[in-house]
Amino acid sequence: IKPCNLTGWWKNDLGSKMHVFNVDNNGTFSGEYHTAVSSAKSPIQPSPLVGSQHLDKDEQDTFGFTVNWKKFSDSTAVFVGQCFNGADGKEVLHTSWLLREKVDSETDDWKATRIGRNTFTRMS
Ligand SMILES: O=C(CCCC[C@@H]1SC[C@@H]2NC(=O)N[C@@H]21)Nc1ccc([N+](=O)[O-])cc1
Repeated sequence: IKPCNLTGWWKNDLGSKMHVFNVDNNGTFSGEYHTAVSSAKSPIQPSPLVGSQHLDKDEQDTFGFTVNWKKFSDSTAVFVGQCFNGADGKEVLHTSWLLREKVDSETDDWKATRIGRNTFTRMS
């Protein structure tokens, strides 16, 4: 199966863009996340991401990464997913995410985590 390397630029169904810098030989990577959407008041600056992907036998690997949102929006998102070689030969990342926003009191903890899914394709 064609290996599926995460390095490069990706765009998801929300229009957010992700730039993955090089993946080292432990599968560790870092990068930057440019979200197209936010429920924070002001637009969010590109924020750092760190993650790791499996490198077994150069297969369609699973991965995970964490985004720490900078400025104004004290929150953290974690993504988990898998890279597939789509039928059209293009790579696609199917992910699920949890977004944890900071809440001011413990009594609000119940409403602090959102869940969702995103699909990413490589930006040509
Ligand atoms: O909005 C944010 C941070 C940006 C989250 C973007 C999410 S991550 C999962 C999904 N996939 C994407 O590509 N983009 C979305 N933080 C935030 C928002 C509101 C408040 N608030 O207090 O209202 C606090 C933090």
